[in-house]
Amino acid sequence: MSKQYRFPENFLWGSATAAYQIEGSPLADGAGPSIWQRFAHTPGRMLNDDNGDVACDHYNRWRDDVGLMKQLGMQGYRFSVSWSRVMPEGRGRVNPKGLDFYERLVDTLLENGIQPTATLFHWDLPAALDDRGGWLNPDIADWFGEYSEVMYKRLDGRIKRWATLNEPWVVTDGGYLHGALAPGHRNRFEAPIASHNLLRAHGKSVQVYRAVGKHEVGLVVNIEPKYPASQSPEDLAATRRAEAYMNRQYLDPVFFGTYPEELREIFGEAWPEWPQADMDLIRQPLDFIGVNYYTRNVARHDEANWPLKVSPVRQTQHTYTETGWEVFPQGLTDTLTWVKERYGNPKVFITENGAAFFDPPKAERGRVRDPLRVSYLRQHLRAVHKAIEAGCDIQGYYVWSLLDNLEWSLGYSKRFGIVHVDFETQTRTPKDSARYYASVVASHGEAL
Ligand SMILES: OC[C@@H]1[C@@H](O)[C@H](O)[C@@H](O)c2[nH]c(CCc3ccccc3)c[n+]21
Repeated sequence: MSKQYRFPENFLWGSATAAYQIEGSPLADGAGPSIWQRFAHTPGRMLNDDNGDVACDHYNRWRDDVGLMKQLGMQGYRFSVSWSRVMPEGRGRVNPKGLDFYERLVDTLLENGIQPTATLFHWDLPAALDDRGGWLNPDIADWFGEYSEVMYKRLDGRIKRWATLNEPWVVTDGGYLHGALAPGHRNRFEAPIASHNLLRAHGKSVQVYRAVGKHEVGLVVNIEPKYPASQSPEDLAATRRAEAYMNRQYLDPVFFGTYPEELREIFGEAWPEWPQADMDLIRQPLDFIGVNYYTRNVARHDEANWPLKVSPVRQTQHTYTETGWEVFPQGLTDTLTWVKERYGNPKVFITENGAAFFDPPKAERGRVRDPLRVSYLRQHLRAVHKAIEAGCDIQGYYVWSLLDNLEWSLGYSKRFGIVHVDFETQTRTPKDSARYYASVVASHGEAL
């Protein structure tokens, strides 16, 4: 008899996507360009010169995609709003057709018994705001507050759970320190400023929500647990730096109103003194935390690896995904118990978890066999259950992703979907992992 994996009665099972990765039609019906529209059309930035002009054509196929979620028995759907579709210049003028798109999507989700969760910012900053300095301009907290108010006033009540930002760490590390993601800056002095303004904007949005909203608002962070490659003082210090830089840099200010002291050690003269008023703004009480988990990192000291002086150590005993991430489900349990112990057992949703494994560009006779993804999901859902048994307040799980989609600068080369997309025909085909996940949802976890 398999172990009974009982999940809390109200545990929410869903899937997640993001606007620029699935919608296509980035400039349709009055939408303004985002920095990802710009970045994807800048030669050399995107693998195979892929871009989001079409993606999964979700902007036109959204009704069928909701039908797909219904067919799979999804209870929740986490999507993101394209800021520049709703406010083409990022501030001031609202584009009614942009708002209408999200209103129709939300109403149709509700008609199909699917709870919508919206992320207001999933990396696609309006290009017009980037022209004004973007996340480097302190005024962006007010710009984001203005955009948040438009969305909260229009859709709060139908949307009962909002996330302000998706992964401020990735926006900062990818967009401002290493330059692999839009807006493609590589500047040790800019990164802390962008990161701090992201958190200020988050705080402002939460303040706005408390004034006009009646339900829940939270923050989505990526957490990657760090394990020392050895017990040497250098590797232990490197592990602590890596853990502070990725995992504590955002939740500590939100829960404690302070940054980890390792950040000054990492950035040195590039780490400013922050005004107390900013830390008070950031520290708005939240209704939940969204945790995105994919993998762990085994860390060693590496003097040459600027500016963290940490490098990962490949683990030969485990499988790796197509994105080079170790399959390590225990890391999810460790992450969830770490959040519980450090931040006082806040309400947590796993807002992303999934993997890219090789899938063929076309389905074969209506099937896509993805045993590695089935195994990945089974192991990680069991890891979630282990955390729940350890007393963690985990209230839902969103698989990344519903659809194969644009994996940012890696283009369409990495498939994370439980549903296969044939990008030549836009045909959707549920993979074996979709059937498996649907059976888990239908049995409320007992089929794990
Ligand atoms: O890479 C898969 C997904 C993206 O498609 C999502 O848009 C994004 O929210 C997301 N975050 C992570 C983990 C953090 C990370 C992102 C990019 C590169 C390395 C780590 C993985 N993913």
